[in-house]
Amino acid sequence: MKGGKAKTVSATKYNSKADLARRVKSGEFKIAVYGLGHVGSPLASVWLRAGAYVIGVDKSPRVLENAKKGKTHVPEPGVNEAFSKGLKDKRFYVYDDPVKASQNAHFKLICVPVLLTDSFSADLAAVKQVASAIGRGLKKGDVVSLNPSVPPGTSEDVVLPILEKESGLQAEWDFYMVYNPERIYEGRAIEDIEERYPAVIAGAGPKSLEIGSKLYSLVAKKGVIKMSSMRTAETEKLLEGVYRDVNIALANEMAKFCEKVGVDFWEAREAANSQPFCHIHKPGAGVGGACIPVYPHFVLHTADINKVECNITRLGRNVNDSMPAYCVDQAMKLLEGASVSQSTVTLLGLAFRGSVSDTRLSPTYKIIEELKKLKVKEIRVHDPLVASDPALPQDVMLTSNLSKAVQGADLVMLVSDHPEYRSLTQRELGGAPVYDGRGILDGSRFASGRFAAIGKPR
Ligand SMILES: NC(=O)c1ccc[n+]([C@@H]2O[C@H](COP(=O)([O-])OP(=O)(O)OC[C@H]3O[C@@H](n4cnc5c(N)ncnc54)[C@H](O)[C@@H]3O)[C@@H](O)[C@H]2O)c1
Ligand SMILES: CC(=O)N[C@@H]1[C@@H](OP(=O)(O)OP(=O)(O)OC[C@H]2O[C@@H](n3ccc(=O)[nH]c3=O)[C@H](O)[C@@H]2O)O[C@H](CO)[C@@H](O)[C@@H]1O
Repeated sequence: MKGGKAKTVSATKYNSKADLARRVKSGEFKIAVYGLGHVGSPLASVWLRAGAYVIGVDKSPRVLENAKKGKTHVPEPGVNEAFSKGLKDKRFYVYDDPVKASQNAHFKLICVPVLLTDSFSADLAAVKQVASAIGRGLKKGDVVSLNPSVPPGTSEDVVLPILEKESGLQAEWDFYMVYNPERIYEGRAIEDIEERYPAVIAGAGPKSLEIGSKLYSLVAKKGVIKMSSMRTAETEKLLEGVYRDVNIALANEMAKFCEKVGVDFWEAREAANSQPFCHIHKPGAGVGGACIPVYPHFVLHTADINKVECNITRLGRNVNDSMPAYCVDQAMKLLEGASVSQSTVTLLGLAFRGSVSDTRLSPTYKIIEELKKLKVKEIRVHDPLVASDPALPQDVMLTSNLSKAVQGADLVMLVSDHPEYRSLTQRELGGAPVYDGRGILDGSRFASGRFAAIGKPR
């Protein structure tokens, strides 16, 4: 018997999925979600929609205040409704005390962010803090789930030891731990969890895997993919992210190649992708968001420690990181000798991609930095979904009013692929020359010599 401890709780205590579902719906098996952000809010909602009793925990007073009113700052369809119904049914509680939440809940989901430190390693501070609080409130029979994308080994080598140390309990014998990488696409998160993807689950051991799989299969209609180890499940998610980053880098490289050899990349791409094994991604003014620019660094950092070369991953990151500067360079050519220091440049889009209001690691910030290096006179940013942003330099105007944004501008650069930008014409953009950094505008609507787009020959 591991550690000489008696086996006190069996995962098979919850004999069947039906028994577990009954306990979840009766409130006997409460769920605590730590971090009510882009991942935690939809996850809490999914459990509320399944009839569960849910405790939402966050460190931000604003997030907690909103949640108590049945609201979220995350514009995700269905979340406000799920929170409001949960409050009305007295099945949704909001806590600022993470230890108390752990004491009162049986299934705890860690949904706090894991971003990068200044040295490009994973910043696990929030995960460690939450794991420690959960450990202090952990009881026999509880289940803990880690959900953010993390470097391989984080669950086993970082989170599990904290839980065991703080609780004095032992995984697999006293409590259970699973890793479940969240795979949602912002804007359709609830649908992704409930309908679209199977949940990927790994356990600290077979009992954890068994109870974790039963739990997640209560909300994921596509069922679960059981993995042999938490390390493999952690790596699975990084593969998804690295695949996307490297493929975007390939698209960026080929777009630049096409521009130089006088070929329309977009036309070539469409034909190439009619071959079922070819999935050329889209080139663009940069790769942003809390996921795709971050996960390759988890791989690269771990690769460095283990002395493995991951050249393609590194190169892909570098190519994508160079795109904001490349696009500024291309856009500047449209000024045709006009004084850069006398020019006003309007950027369309602050969100890291179209249809979202999330600005984390948005390429727009890097474009602003490049324009500032060139000492342009004025920078304006338009976004239909982002109303304010304290991270923008004070002298950069942000507006959701397009005419105000483009009035008197000397150059317009489209950075985010918001759908409302697609049909814009030169007149609606104030007559200024336009650089399309996402290749979504119809070039035939613009005067020749006053329009350029990524992947289009000049
Ligand atoms: N955003 C996505 O689309 C997405 C998709 C899949 C996976 N992920 C993964 O999920 C992780 C979480 O991302 P997110 O987008 O939900 O982040 P987020 O910033 O939207 O939300 C995180 C929440 O956690 C809270 N928080 C931070 N530290 C805390 C602490 N110590 N205690 C309690 N609450 C704390 C914050 O106040 C915030 O409300 C990411 O790092 C990523 O690995 C994100
Ligand atoms: C494989 C995949 O779909 N993963 C998703 C991804 O979601 P996301 O919300 O980060 O969005 P993406 O679409 O990946 O965009 C990221 C950046 O790349 C730019 N881009 C994109 C495609 C392209 O062809 N050319 C580009 O230049 C785009 O403008 C933006 O800046 O990560 C989530 C967290 O892990 C996942 O859960 C989610 O499944």
